[in-house]
Order: sequence, then C-alpha cells, then structure tokens
Amino acid sequence: MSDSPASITFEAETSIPTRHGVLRFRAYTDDADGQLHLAVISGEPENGAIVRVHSECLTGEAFGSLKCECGPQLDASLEAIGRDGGIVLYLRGHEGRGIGLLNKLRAYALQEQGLDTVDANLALGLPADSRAYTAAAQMLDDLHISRIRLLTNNPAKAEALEAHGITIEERVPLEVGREDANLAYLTTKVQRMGHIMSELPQLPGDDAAS
Ligand SMILES: Nc1nc2c(ncn2[C@@H]2O[C@H](COP(=O)(O)OP(=O)(O)OP(=O)(O)O)[C@@H](O)[C@H]2O)c(=O)[nH]1
Ligand SMILES: [Zn+2]
Repeated sequence: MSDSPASITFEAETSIPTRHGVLRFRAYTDDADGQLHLAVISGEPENGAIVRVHSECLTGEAFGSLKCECGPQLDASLEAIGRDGGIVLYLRGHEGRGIGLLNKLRAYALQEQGLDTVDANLALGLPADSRAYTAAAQMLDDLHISRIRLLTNNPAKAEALEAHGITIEERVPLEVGREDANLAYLTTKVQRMGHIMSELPQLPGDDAAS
C-alpha cells in the first residue's frame, strides 16, 4: 500500500445494456501499477450518490463460488444503482484483498487445512489486506463526486476512502450471499477484520461472546 500521489488515466467510455439497465462503463488505467479499473455508472450521479467500491473476485463473480459473498454483493450493487442511480467502482488488482488470484488460491488451499482467511494470508508471508483506495478516490474525483453513500460492511474501507478526501455520508450495509459454506468466513471477517454484520448464527464449537 502506498500513499504516493499516483494518478489515473482515463482510457475509454461506452454504454452497455445490462440486466440492470443501460450502464456507462468508464475505464481508467492506474498509473501506479498499470491495472485497468472500471467505473460503472447508472443515471447521472451527483454528490450523495450510492457508490460501491468493489474488489475483483474471479472465483465469486464468474464461477459462483460460495466461499465468499462477492458475487451476490456485485449483483446487489448493480441492482441498486440500476434502480436508484449510482456508481460501482470495480477495482482490479484487489483480487484476494490485494494478493492476487494465484496467492488467493494458495490461501484457499491452506484454508482446506484449517486456517482461517486471515491466517492463510499470513502463513504465505503476505498481508491480510493490502488493498489501496487511491485510484478509487481519483476515479470519484474525475466524476466530480466527493460525498458518497458507501455500500459496504467494512468500516476500514470507509476510513481508507475518507483518508483520500472522500466524505462518507452514510455506510449502507450490503449483507447478501450468506451461505452455510461461508458462515465461518463471514464470522472471521466480523471477529478479526472489523466487518459489521447482523446476527450471524453461532458456529458449532465457537464459544466467543456474541
Ligand atoms: N486472501 C483472500 N482473499 C479473499 C478471500 N475471500 C475473498 N477474498 C477476496 O476479498 C476481496 C473482498 O474483500 P472482503 O474482505 O470480502 O470484503 P470487503 O471488500 O473488505 O468489504 P465489503 O465492502 O463489505 O464487501 C475480494 O477481492 C476477494 O477476492 C480469502 O479467503 N482470502
Ligand atoms: Zn470473493
């Protein structure tokens, strides 16, 4: 993670008809690392708009993985902006909370041996979360948006955007995609990563205070 004043370069814009209405796709290169990010826009969003800052997750979004809730979160976000107007910032290079697809698959292999989502990253000698939000803030700036209602369960994401000058008017929960297969994963995010979620059922053998 770097606080350097990296910049983004606008590359292309096109409109695509989708299940969620016609969405405007604006592509930006992150000059810091060459990643291509997308701003997906519905309507004519202004300050106070609903915004989802979404980290790429190939397994969850393209393959229907039930280990995480990224796919349903992306769908619900697109549905929300399709209905009310708003923006989904789709951040590449955020895969695996910044460790990349290959290392995420390695982390999953360690999780098969009993490690949780945090310890699996650490066992690989990698940070639990190395995502930066500089490009996201700059994309919002390019869209003339400085105040947002942020769709997230992760207060650290809101704080990171605030640190880059974005005012979070409201954190809007995005609790979808709960499955038996990801209950332990969601519980770890609440207990170890500070995520806020309502009433997760107790796991068998989990004596932690609820
Ligand atoms: N390293 C690692 N990354 C994961 C794992 N499960 C999901 N991810 C990645 O985590 C990213 C999403 O981060 P999350 O911690 O699920 O959620 P968040 O973006 O911080 O918070 P929300 O805004 O509430 O979704 C995606 O890039 C996924 O690829 C895992 O077990 N290990
Ligand atoms: Zn995921």
